[in-house]
Amino acid sequence: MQQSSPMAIARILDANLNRAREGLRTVEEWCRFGLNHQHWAEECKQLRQALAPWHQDDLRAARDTPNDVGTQLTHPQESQRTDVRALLQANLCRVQEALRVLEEYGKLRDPAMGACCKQLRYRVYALESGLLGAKLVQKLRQCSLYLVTSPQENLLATVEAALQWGLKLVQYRDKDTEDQLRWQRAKDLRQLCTQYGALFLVNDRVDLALAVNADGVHLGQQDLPIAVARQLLGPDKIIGRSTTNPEEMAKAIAEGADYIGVGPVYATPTKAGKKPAGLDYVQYAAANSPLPWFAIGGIDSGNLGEVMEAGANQVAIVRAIMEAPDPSQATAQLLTQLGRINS
Ligand SMILES: Cc1ncc(COP(=O)(O)OP(=O)(O)O)c(N)n1
Ligand SMILES: Cc1ncsc1CCOP(=O)(O)O
Ligand SMILES: [Mg+2]
Repeated sequence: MQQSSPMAIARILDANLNRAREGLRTVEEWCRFGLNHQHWAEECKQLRQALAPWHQDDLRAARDTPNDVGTQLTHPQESQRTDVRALLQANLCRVQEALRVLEEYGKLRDPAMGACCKQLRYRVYALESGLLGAKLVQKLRQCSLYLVTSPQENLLATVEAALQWGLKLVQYRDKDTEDQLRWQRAKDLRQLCTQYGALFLVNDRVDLALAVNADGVHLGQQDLPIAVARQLLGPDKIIGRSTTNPEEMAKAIAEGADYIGVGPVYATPTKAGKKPAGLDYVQYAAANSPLPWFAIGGIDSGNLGEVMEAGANQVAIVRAIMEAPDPSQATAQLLTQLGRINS
């Protein structure tokens, strides 16, 4: 094996600094002009700036493009980008690879360079999750009606009736059934929701959500901390949190919830004994929540109008569908009143 050549290492560092900075710039342009997303655009810029001091003159001077045997090597996939998502994916991957190379060879030049590039690579993973992992949450934003189930004999048929009318968001809520059966029901509902292109979340139980590959969980104030659920579920799954007042809303936002429940709006036997938060809190959510939020508690087609007037355009419902004499008709009516923001 040849001795390590400082010139070869300088060329490797120069090429990968270019690769990482160009890839970041490509992603940054989409964050800025495609998404108008200040935070992610700023993060790309900061990552580029963090690399700049390592790109010193001697590295640039080592560049020898005419004798670079790699300039003619291309992969067929490089000329095929089916959409912006694929483009972002490819560029983020390129940045991660370049940072890994910089971490390894950078250590030979300066251990601090290796350590810095390692940290930057982790930040790029977070950027990737933020940019590409938000797909489920984006879908949730489009759902005006959220069906929260109650245990009953005709569970699957009732949920399917609602799905047939275009419902796109279902939560499996079941407090008393033994786990074996609960798991079976969750699996069945998961499958049904997949069939209808609907999101499927599990109430309270992160383990069950994982076991059936649900799209996320809904956690109450007494359930697992969001950070713990996030660690178990990963960055892409949806985590919802119940809130009853502005303090709980602020905490849910700070802890990283993807959406919040806002209620109970009215007293409800489904959550007996829980003091209603009222329409005032719905108005507060309308004015202050940066997250998607669902008004919940005692809502039916009779009072939906005033809940919407208070500012809600997404609502979660148990009895008004699960206990309706005709769940199909009930779903259709609610969706019509909500103006069918997609579902
Ligand atoms: C959408 C939505 N909002 C609120 C709740 C209530 O959750 P929690 O406070 O944990 O109460 P239980 O549902 O577990 O009794 C919810 N499930 N969904
Ligand atoms: C689970 C939950 N959390 C707050 S209110 C509520 C129950 C809503 O049920 P319903 O729609 O039957 O009033
Ligand atoms: Mg709960």
